[in-house]
Amino acid sequence: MINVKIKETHSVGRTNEIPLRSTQAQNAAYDAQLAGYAQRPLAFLYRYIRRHPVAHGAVLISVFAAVGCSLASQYGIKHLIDVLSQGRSHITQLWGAFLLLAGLIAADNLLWRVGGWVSTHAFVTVTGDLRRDLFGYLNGHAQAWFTEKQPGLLASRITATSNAVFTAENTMAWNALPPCIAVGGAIAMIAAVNPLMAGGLLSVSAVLALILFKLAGHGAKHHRGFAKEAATVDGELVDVISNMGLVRAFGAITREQTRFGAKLKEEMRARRKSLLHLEKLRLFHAVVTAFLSAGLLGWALWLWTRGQVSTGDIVLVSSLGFTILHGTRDLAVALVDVIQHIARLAEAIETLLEPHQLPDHPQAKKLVEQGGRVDFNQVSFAYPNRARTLEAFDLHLEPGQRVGLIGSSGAGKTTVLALLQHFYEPQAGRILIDGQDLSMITQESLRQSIAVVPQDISLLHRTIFENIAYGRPQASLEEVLAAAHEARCTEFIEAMPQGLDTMVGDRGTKLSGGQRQRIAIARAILKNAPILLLDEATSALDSASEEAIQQALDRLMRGRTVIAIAHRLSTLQNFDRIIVMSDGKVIDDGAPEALRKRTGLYRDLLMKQFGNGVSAVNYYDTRIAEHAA
Ligand SMILES: Nc1ncnc2c1ncn2[C@@H]1O[C@H](COP(=O)(O)OP(=O)(O)OP(=O)(O)O)[C@@H](O)[C@H]1O
Repeated sequence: MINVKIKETHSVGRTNEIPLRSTQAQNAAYDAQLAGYAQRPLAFLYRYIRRHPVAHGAVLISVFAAVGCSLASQYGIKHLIDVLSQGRSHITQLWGAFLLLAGLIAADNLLWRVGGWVSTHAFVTVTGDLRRDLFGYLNGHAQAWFTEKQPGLLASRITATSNAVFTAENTMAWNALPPCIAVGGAIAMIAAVNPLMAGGLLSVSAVLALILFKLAGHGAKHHRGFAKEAATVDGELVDVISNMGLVRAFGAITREQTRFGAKLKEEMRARRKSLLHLEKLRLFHAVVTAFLSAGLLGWALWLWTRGQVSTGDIVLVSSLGFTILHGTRDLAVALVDVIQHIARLAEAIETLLEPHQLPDHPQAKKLVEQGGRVDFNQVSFAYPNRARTLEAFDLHLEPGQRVGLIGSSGAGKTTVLALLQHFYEPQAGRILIDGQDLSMITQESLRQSIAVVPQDISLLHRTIFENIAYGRPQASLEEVLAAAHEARCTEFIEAMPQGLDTMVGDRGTKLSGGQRQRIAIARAILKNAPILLLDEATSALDSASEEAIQQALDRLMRGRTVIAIAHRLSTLQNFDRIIVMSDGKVIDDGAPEALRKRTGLYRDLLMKQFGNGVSAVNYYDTRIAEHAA
């Protein structure tokens, strides 16, 4: 076994990728369902609440019961006072009243805790379910969609939805529901003492709640505005932090601080607007409550002077009256808070649940691999709002053929690879793999049949082991090590402090460009797909490693259909064909030996790279002879 430092516990299959949903068709249906919620935040929230009816029901019941006990304990106080005012001869009734009151207070406190305890399960589960779904949906967006969005902004929105839903659920359960029940119960109890007073209070509370709710609705635009600005700030932060090297290289720290300061200012302004709106509502309610409380107490006292109510009734009415008035305030404030959080949820899901731009065709089938034949038939393609990149592009590759793509910068080489991976849909023409139209095969099966070694190597912020095993999560440890060995990774992995368990840093920044490239090659080796796309796969290697990697790539390419973009022509020496592209068209096509013998871009490039045509030709003859040997 290769001598690399590695934890005994490595098991690729267990560490990665538990499929979130089972089949492609189910995925599509599920995603379509989710997309339907983009404009319906309340329905979206309810979708997750109803998945846990027992837990949510238990929270609801405990809140109802707790508020009921709390209201009843106010009646218990009145009862105690009335018994007390009957004198010392009613000792048994006195202790009975005491026990009733003590029992109600105990039940009140206990029931809140029961609700709180169940909610830690129910509410947290909802935030998990929701983020899992949003992440799953996000994965279905076309590659082009991601190029238009800042990663930080998307991450922030997913977090925002979870925070908003968690806070909204908590506010509903602990701040909106209790005053709602309390107000209803208190009015019913006052009705027992004085129906007229209860009627008056009911009307005043209803009008007050309605006014507050209406006013709160006007604040939604401020809350949404704040949510948008907050997401923008997060996006900026992630963008700058992930490009910190660039910022420093250009001495732009002060510039970035100023820019960030300006964004923060916008966000703070939006936040203040949102909060000020809430404060105005609270002020309005406070003034109204003060007048109403005084009025209610005065009315009760007036009734007492006329002998129409008892002392206990005065206590009951005033305490219930305050419950009602404060209840309407709490209810209104809580509802305003909920509205604010729902506005954040609405803003986030509107972006995240945008319709998928490139969903699989409903009748899409899995790709049936038959060797890896590739056909571009008269393909025309333009990026959104751009001029044509490919124009009636034709390319036909036999299974197992190796083709090098060359051409000036911007000729469309990378676009060809992107189209073959179905990152975009061509405007005209067809692309086929083994005779199957790309638009009719599932994107997941397509990508399983293609291995890519890109120019801009993406590594996840995980260990070297996990990054290599990404090519095939179910591979055994030996297979991972063999791939690492073939891609000439062993030497540098051995030199790492934790061997295969070394973290590669954000996007692989703790590794050199060449090391990153070799890991990407190992990953592709492990994937063992019939079609291989190489985009400048050896660009970051020194000539010693290039030689070694070239051999590894040669082995990797054997028996596969290969399309390689290479600016260094030496890497294409053993290829079957070279395609020369210019302005989105094929302008020359032939074996390397044939192309170097005729005038054209390939020969020009050879001359540029090797000083003159003769030395280039000699170089190639030597290399071909070496290879044959
Ligand atoms: N995501 C994109 N959105 C819009 N335009 C794009 C996008 N990617 C590439 N282009 C444009 O398409 C054209 C072809 O780009 P492409 O990357 O395919 O060229 P290339 O031949 O691979 O170039 P290079 O050798 O410099 O990598 C260029 O004009 C480029 O600006």
